[in-house]
Amino acid sequence: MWRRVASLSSFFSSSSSSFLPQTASRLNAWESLTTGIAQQANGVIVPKEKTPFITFVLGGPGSGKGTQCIKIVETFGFTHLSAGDLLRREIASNSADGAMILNTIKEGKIVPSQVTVKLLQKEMESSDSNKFLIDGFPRTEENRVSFERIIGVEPNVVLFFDCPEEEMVKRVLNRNQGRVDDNLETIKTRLKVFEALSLPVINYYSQRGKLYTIKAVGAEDEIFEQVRPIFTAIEQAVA
Ligand SMILES: Nc1ncnc2c1ncn2[C@@H]1O[C@H](COP(=O)(O)OP(=O)(O)OP(=O)(O)O)[C@@H](O)[C@H]1O
Ligand SMILES: Nc1ccn([C@@H]2O[C@H](COP(=O)(O)O)[C@@H](O)[C@H]2O)c(=O)n1
Ligand SMILES: [Mg+2]
Repeated sequence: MWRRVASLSSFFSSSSSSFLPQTASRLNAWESLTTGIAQQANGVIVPKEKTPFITFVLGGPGSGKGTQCIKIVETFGFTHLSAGDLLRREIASNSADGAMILNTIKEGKIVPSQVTVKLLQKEMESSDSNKFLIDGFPRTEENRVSFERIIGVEPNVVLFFDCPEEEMVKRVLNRNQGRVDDNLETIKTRLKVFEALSLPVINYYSQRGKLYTIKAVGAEDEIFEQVRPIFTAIEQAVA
């Protein structure tokens, strides 16, 4: 049985993005908390015992998604699933899809949705956690639709780390983690892919009233101070 919670809208103020034509909407807690993973059992759809709370974490390459997810995990105890990390783990494990994933990442393009969603599904199903930060996903409309079809759930909240391109390029080129896609040529493609394929997804969630835009410039701790009240309000609402 789903349960109703008080509206969270009073906790939030609208925020706008330099990328987005419209201002971000407020969290619709009622809608957010009444969506859930459904499992098929003997042909009958039954809700999973506990509905997970899902936050999608979006933003361009180098916008600071991973950095802020670490802080959210430390402060609010979410389980962090980075789609990029799961794909890199597939490459490292020499799986059947490894070579295809490596080539796609090197080119800065998007891995077929079914592959990425299956990796996310495996992690979510094997986790004891009930609250997930899904970082770097969905990158495309195809990603989004695939997640909804395979997992059977929509996100409760979507964060968008909005960062100017020149800052993202600077951060990625300074990252120094040996990533095959942290070079100028691949970054150019990743930025084009972000603008052409990911921004429409961000717009979609803005229209659905689920988007929170974070101005992702400045010190990491200052940026986290924009993130903190969102999760504080979520904690209060679901307590
Ligand atoms: N506010 C910040 N100011 C300066 N540098 C930052 C800031 N936040 C993160 N960084 C640095 O920028 C680089 C990119 O950050 P991070 O890996 O978190 O980005 P990302 O959005 O996860 O990128 P990608 O999509 O490529 O995985 C890292 O080296 C990180 O330490
Ligand atoms: N949904 C996704 C997420 C990532 N990729 C590929 O991985 C690369 C690195 O992702 P990061 O989130 O770690 O930046 C990305 O550029 C894509 O090639 C993907 O295909 N689909
Ligand atoms: Mg990252």
